[in-house]
Amino acid sequence: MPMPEIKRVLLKLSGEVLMGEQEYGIDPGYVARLAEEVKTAKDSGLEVCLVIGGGNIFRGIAGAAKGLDRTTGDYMGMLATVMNALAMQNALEKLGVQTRVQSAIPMSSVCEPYIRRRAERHLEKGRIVIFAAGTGNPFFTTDTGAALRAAEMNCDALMKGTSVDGVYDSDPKHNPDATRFETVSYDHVLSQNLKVMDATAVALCRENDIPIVVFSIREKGNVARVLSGDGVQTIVQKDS
Ligand SMILES: Nc1ncnc2c1ncn2[C@@H]1O[C@H](COP(=O)(O)OP(=O)(O)OP(=O)(O)O)[C@@H](O)[C@H]1O
Ligand SMILES: O=c1ccn([C@@H]2O[C@H](COP(=O)(O)O)[C@@H](O)[C@H]2O)c(=O)[nH]1
Repeated sequence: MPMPEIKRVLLKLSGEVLMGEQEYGIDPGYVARLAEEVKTAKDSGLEVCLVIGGGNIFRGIAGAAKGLDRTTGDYMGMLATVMNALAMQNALEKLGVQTRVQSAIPMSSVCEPYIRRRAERHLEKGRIVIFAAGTGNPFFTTDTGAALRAAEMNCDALMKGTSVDGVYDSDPKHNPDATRFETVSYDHVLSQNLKVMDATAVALCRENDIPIVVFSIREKGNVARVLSGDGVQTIVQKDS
């Protein structure tokens, strides 16, 4: 299946992969490796928007399961994504890539607030814009934040780099016989409750006709392979 034509991409990286082989937090060596992947997308001529999850540090729902107020936990999760964004900014700038971090929760001593037109200007100047703090609202995820920013920034695709190499008919981490889709419709993902991405994010992409490309970010060189059409991935799109 050919990749959609992409000029501007929203790349969403799982927070969990920033742990590398650790069980928690940020492995700077691994972040440096991921930064090279992100640079590949930029070097291929794309305008790149970046969103990083927070699952390597904190998820509100996990805090709630242990008695923490859900909204407090969600704000903590959003703050975790800002830490990840700063780590990635640092790694990208070490590679000579110009970046700006924009946070949905204003914190002016740390990074810019999210301002769409300003983000546009950064992209025009060839900078990568890292959107942090998700949507800025509790009860959402960074997948939904990524879908929202992809729609606002008129991205041609949302590429989700995660720990699995696509969308399967059931969770491949629990079912070794699960089968991967080459392409699958938004409607199928939603009706079958396939959990590789949250339903709000998928619905937002469906409404705005933004293809979602799910691929593994764990293998080195995968961003380039996926972009050139030689990769392993699933494309979620409308029924063809
Ligand atoms: N049908 C499915 N196909 C593929 N993966 C699935 C499916 N159902 C559940 N998953 C799980 O979805 C997970 C990927 O989504 P998840 O939202 O957990 O990660 P992420 O968004 O990449 O991480 P983070 O929250 O750290 O940013 C994988 O761990 C995979 O096991
Ligand atoms: O818009 C958002 C985005 C995120 N959160 C909270 O942050 C964590 C980490 O994000 P992941 O997408 O799970 O990596 C998430 O679990 C939420 O607790 C949020 O509240 N709103």
